[in-house]
Amino acid sequence: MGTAAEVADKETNGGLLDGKKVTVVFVLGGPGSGKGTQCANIVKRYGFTHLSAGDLLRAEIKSGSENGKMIQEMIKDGKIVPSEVTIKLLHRAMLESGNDKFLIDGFPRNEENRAAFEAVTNIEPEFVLFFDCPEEEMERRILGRNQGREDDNIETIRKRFKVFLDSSLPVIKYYESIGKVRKIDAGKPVDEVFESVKTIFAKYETKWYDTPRGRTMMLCIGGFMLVSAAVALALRKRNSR
Ligand SMILES: Nc1ncnc2c1ncn2[C@@H]1O[C@H](COP(=O)(O)OP(=O)(O)O)[C@@H](O)[C@H]1O
Ligand SMILES: Nc1ccn([C@H]2C[C@H](O)[C@@H](COP(=O)(O)OP(=O)(O)O)O2)c(=O)n1
Repeated sequence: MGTAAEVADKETNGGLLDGKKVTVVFVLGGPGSGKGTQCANIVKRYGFTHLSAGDLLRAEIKSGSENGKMIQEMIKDGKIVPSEVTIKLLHRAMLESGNDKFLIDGFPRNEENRAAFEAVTNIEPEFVLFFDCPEEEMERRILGRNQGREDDNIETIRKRFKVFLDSSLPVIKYYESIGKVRKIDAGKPVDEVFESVKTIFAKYETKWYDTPRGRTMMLCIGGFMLVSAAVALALRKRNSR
C-alpha cells in the first residue's frame, strides 16, 4: 500500500487511473441521512466499491500520518478537510480496489471538493444519488448511531447540519442544474429507501456470469464442451478406421 505522497507522485508521473474508464456515482445527503447504510446494500447487489470520504479520513487519523492531527481537529469541529487531502485518499483507494464502479460517499461536500476532483481526475459522475431526509430524523439517527465517533455529539452535529446547508446543498443544486441528481426520500425505513435506490440502479444489476463464481462456471462449462468435442472427434476417427 502506498502512502498518500506516493500516490501524489504517481498522479504527476503516471496520470490518474492510467486512463482506465470508470463509473463514479457520488452519494450525497446530510449527516445521518443513511448514505453508508444504503451504500452497503448497493455494493452487495450491484458490485460497486464503496468509498466513504469520512471513513478514509478517519482511517488516515488512525494511521498516525502527518495530516492526522489536522484532519482530526477539523472533523471534531464539523469542518470540511482540504480537498487535496481527501482526493489523494479517494484516488489511492480507487487504484487499490481494482474495480471500475465506485460509490463515492460524502464527497464532494463543497464547491472546492467538486471543482478539485474534476480538475485532478477528469472524472464526471454518472449521477448523484441524493438522500433527502428531514433534519430531526437525521439528528435522531446520529444520536442513536453509537459508533463512538467524536463528531456525533449534539454540538458538532448542529455545526455539520449548517455546513451541509451552506456548502453541500449548493453542490447538489449544481448537479441538479445539469440533470444529474437522483433524489431519494430517505426519511423512510431502510428497506423502503432501498426499494427506491433499486429503481435507479436497475441498469447496473450484476449478471450471474459477471460474478467470480459465474465466471468460474462459464470456464468449467467451456472446458467441459471442449473435452466432449475432443472425445467425440477421437471416437469418430476410431470408428471410421
Ligand atoms: N432509513 C433509515 N431509517 C432508520 N434508521 C436508519 C436508516 N438508514 C440508516 N439508519 C441508521 O441511522 C444511522 C445513520 O446512518 P448512516 O448510514 O451511518 O448515515 P450517513 O452515512 O448518511 O451518515 C445508523 O445508525 C443507521 O443504522
Ligand atoms: N468530503 C469530505 C467528507 C467528510 N469530511 C469530514 C467532515 C465530516 O463532518 C466528517 C464525517 O463525514 P461522514 O461522511 O463520515 O459522516 P456524515 O455524513 O457527516 O455522517 O468527515 C470531509 O472533510 N470531507
